[in-house]
Amino acid sequence: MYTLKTNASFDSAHFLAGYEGKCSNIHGHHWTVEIEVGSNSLEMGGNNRGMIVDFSKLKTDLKNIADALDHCLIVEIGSLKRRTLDVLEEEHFKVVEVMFRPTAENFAKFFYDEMKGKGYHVLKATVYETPNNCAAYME
Ligand SMILES: Nc1nc2c(c(=O)[nH]1)N=C([C@H](O)[C@H](O)COP(=O)(O)OP(=O)(O)OP(=O)(O)O)CN2
Ligand SMILES: [Zn+2]
Repeated sequence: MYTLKTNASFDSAHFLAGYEGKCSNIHGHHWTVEIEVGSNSLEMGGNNRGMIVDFSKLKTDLKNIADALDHCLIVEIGSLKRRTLDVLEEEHFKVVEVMFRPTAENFAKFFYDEMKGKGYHVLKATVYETPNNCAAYME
């Protein structure tokens, strides 16, 4: 099998609801997402001959997903009062609500699923919260 790997980054704040410790408070990360896709065959002709997919397309598709999470406060749905969300929105802060606890593990599955939804045969999605700490999802 041939594989391709690329990455994208986003800078955001989050907190872990129900967490005992400092991560229950709002704090930020420079998140890095690494995605690996695979294929048993390569394009036979045209611009992409000899490629699984053009790196630039793979990178752009991943970047578009990451950009939606960039420079915002990521909030697990139900973990903040409606009143708090309304006030943040009144102040024009970008808040992105997600259906999951915003851990590196859950983000790894999120990126895996999003890229799969774009038609990629995703082998592995890895999300780094710090250069030393990462979580991965694969099937
Ligand atoms: N398995 C996981 N554990 C933790 C996650 C996670 O996503 N998956 N996330 C957190 C917090 O988001 C936290 O920001 C991580 O903090 P920490 O491990 O303390 O890392 P730091 O580099 O910020 O702290 P140092 O004090 O510099 O080590 C917690 N756990
Ligand atoms: Zn964190």
